[in-house]
Amino acid sequence: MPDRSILHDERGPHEPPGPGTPGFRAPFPTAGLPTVAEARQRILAAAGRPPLQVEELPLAEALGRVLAKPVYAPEDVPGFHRSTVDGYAVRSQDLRGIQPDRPARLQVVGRVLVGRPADVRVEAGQAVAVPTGGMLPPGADCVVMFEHTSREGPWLLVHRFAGPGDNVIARGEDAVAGLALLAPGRRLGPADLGALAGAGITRVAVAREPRVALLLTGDEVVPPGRSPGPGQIRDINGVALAAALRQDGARPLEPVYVPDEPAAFRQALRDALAAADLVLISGGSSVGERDLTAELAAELESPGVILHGVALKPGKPTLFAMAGRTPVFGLPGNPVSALVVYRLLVRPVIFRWLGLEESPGPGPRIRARLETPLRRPPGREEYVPVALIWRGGEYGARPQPRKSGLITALTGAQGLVHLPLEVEGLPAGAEVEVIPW
Ligand SMILES: Nc1nc2c(c(=O)[nH]1)N[C@H]1C(S)=C(S)[C@@H](COP(=O)(O)OP(=O)(O)OC[C@H]3O[C@@H](n4cnc5c(N)ncnc54)[C@H](O)[C@@H]3O)O[C@H]1N2
Ligand code: MOO
Repeated sequence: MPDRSILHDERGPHEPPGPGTPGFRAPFPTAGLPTVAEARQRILAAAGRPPLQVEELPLAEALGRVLAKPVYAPEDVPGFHRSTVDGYAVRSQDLRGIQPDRPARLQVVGRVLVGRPADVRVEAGQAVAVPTGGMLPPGADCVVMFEHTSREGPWLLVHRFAGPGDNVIARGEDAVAGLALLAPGRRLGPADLGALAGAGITRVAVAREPRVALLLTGDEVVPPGRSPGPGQIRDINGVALAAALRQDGARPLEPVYVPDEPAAFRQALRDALAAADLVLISGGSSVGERDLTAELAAELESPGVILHGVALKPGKPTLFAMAGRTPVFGLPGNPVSALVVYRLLVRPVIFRWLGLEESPGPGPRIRARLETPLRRPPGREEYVPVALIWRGGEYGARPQPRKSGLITALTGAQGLVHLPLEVEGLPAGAEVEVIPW
């Protein structure tokens, strides 16, 4: 068991030196920091909505991309009335009055082959055999399933009524020529791509992916493939943030490792601003002596730093600046903080830029019952990673370790429980809404 006396999160029993004493650095204040909602509003207002740049892609490359323009169907889909069952195409008025003991009696006058035109007409009292997907022959207005028919000598007996349109997909039922098939602002999923293909559309206009530079700061951080020396750690954030960006439709650039040295940091930042639409800096945003992010952000082109600090756990030392028109985020180095802040504050910018239409409401939530009590830290709202455990009828939400340096707090979590400022804590057994992670 580790000695917990040294593990205090907030100011613990060992008080730091006070103002005026050597080595004093102003502590990071909690009072007066914006809430997450305020921070998001300020960030979105500053980042704006750049003119949407569009590129055209073949369908095979468009999965997950955001549709930039409305798509109109160039033709009716399907282009003809099709049967949805194996059976007989008939005229529904011929089936009127069917009783269990009084089937309709029809004459079979031909058959339709799938993939071929229907070259036989259905007249009153007639039926034409038709396969699933086959063209509805002219004159027929519905199809009866084989299972609801029998043969009696030359006659086809139909035992169950079918009304007009039954067992048929009408011409243009999936898409009507000239009408909208898909609206812009949606991420293209498998069904969307299928619908486009079905309408004969093979290329599609999508929003260009925002290019995002990743600067990993900290003398202690080495690329994951390198062996860390004493006191060093392997980079987690470069890989995790790049994956989050890709998942959200942005394009991460090759991560750049930046030493805690102003000249190198300045140069890396300059290069990142030249190459990217948005810059993410991991680490160095707090008040440590080697935390250079704020110092260098202060040198950025106007309007510069928009906010430094959010009343949030994890993620208090978050920084946001605009270098001209390029947003720059200083994300806390702790991996859980970096990913939670990415989710709460960076993702909205990416989505806004991509032109993704936000669905109204808070988004999907999972109802669960808290397994252990939670207390919110003073002055900050908190997002607590929780594992969801199915308890037959409801989920239990089990809080994960609240140490933002432990990435496994998130690998073990399926969602986050939000403790807003209005809530001091929640007892065990409280019903909570879990934000899926
Ligand atoms: N005196 C104070 N100290 C700290 C405060 C505070 O308010 N006053 N806040 C703490 C909180 S909360 C956080 S979060 C961190 C944020 O610090 P920085 O953003 O300056 O980040 P670093 O100090 O560079 O790193 C923090 C932590 O994360 C590790 N790290 C950094 N980069 C990576 C990476 N790419 N992959 C994995 N882990 C990384 C780093 O080694 C540190 O352990 O500040 C607290 N301190
Ligand atoms: O704010 Mo820190 O991000 O709690 O770990």
